[in-house]
Amino acid sequence: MNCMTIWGFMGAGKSTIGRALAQRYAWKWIDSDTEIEKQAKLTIPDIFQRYGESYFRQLETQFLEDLWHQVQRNQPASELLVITTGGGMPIQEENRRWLKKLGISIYLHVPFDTIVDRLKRDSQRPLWDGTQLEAMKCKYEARLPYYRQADVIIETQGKSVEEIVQDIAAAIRHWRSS
Ligand SMILES: Nc1ncnc2c1ncn2[C@@H]1O[C@H](COP(=O)(O)OP(=O)(O)O)[C@@H](O)[C@H]1O
Ligand SMILES: O=C(O)C1=C[C@@H](OP(=O)(O)O)[C@@H](O)[C@H](O)C1
Ligand SMILES: [Mg+2]
Repeated sequence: MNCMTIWGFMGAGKSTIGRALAQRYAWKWIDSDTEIEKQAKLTIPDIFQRYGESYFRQLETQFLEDLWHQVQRNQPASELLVITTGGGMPIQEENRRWLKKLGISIYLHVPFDTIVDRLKRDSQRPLWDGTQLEAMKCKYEARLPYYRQADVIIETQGKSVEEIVQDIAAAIRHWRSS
């Protein structure tokens, strides 16, 4: 099975794009946060509140390891699985290794100001605090070098979901034909 992993900061549109790719091309799609919530039977904010960030990071690594074994058992090479990550997943080196082993990685780049705008009314992201924009910008900038290690970088500013889906489909065509 071929896998594509989608990386990017909170609010970059990863989950939205994953859903749209799955609808448009009938590709399989899995969102790490949704899977972790299902397995833990808790929401992401509850996991953070009860057990803290480092426990959540362990769940992310476990998710990748389990997925890797699942993908190995599932052989149809023609099938494509889209994996949308949580924003912090590619920051840990071990996670990046799993992500790279799984397949092509795609980073959705969004300028910081757009993220601020998109997450204005968000209450589901425990690490986002719209009243602490300096600290948020530091986190964003600290993560950029890791995100830039993805195989493909898509500039998404000013693009609709459909346009980003088209850009990704073109990158995948290129990857499959090479
Ligand atoms: N291309 C886009 N243009 C405008 N808004 C978008 C776009 N992609 C996503 N959004 C919006 O941004 C917010 C965050 O999207 P989401 O998919 O949850 O991001 P992520 O999974 O990267 O955190 C949502 O409200 C979504 O509707
Ligand atoms: O950036 C992060 O560290 C996080 C991003 C979230 O996912 P989204 O990127 O989908 O918001 C979620 O995994 C968790 O709240 C932590
Ligand atoms: Mg998401």
